[in-house]
Amino acid sequence: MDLHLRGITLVYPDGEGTLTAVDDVHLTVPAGTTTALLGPSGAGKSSLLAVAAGLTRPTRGCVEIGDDTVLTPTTTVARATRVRLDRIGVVFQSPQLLASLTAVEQLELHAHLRGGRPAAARARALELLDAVGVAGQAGKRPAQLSGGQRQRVAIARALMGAPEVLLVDEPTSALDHERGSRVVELVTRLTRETSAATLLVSHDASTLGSVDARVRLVDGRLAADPAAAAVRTAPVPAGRPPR
Ligand SMILES: Nc1ncnc2c1ncn2[C@@H]1O[C@H](COP(=O)(O)OP(=O)(O)OP(=O)(O)O)[C@@H](O)[C@H]1O
Repeated sequence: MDLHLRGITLVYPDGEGTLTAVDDVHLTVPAGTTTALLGPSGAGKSSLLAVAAGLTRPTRGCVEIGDDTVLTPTTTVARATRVRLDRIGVVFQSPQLLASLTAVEQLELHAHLRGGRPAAARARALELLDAVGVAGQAGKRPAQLSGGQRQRVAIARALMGAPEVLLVDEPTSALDHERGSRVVELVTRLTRETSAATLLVSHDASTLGSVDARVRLVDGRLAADPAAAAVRTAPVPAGRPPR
């Protein structure tokens, strides 16, 4: 299913006033494709991702998956959590793995939270760890894994629920260029294979050779046309679109 962000605006309280972190963002990510979200520090990238993930309620606008409106300014926390568990996979900037669980157990826990059957969960978890290239590390705890391996486990965990939408925040920030590019390639390949609609936040445009589209946020506003196929190789345009 396609992911649609319709007029997303997020306003934070800021001292006596307010701060508009995301300002009327309209964006569609087609199923089976990866869109990279670029922009300077403080542009609102993580805020937009948090809204798309149902972790923060938008002040205005809504999130749609296919034809379903799933998140709005009035969505309850319980409903947003259910939508995330059922339909959205999230990979955070730091992998956020539980120290006491092995790689395969991290994935099984996710299935347990969703109410899945244990036997099916183990088989699926092992399959996904294999798909992300860490099958040999299934029995290891996070402390025994490299940064790249931890990130791969986090990606596999996000895919456990066969999500329609995959949201990935800065997957390469702790990795060198080579490993960073490989993690982005992995995300784009799995996105195609699972037909997810993937939005990937990145600081590092040099790792994005494999993505399908790039958009840029500047001061909370979208500043590039995501649809142009040519963006794959073209430099990222700067500046604001006309209002
Ligand atoms: N919980 C919050 N309360 C108030 N302001 C916030 C909050 N979270 C973020 N902001 C502000 O919103 C703006 C956007 O922040 P955000 O973290 O979304 O940017 P970003 O593009 O992800 O930045 P970076 O690349 O540095 O992670 C910033 O001005 C930030 O200070």
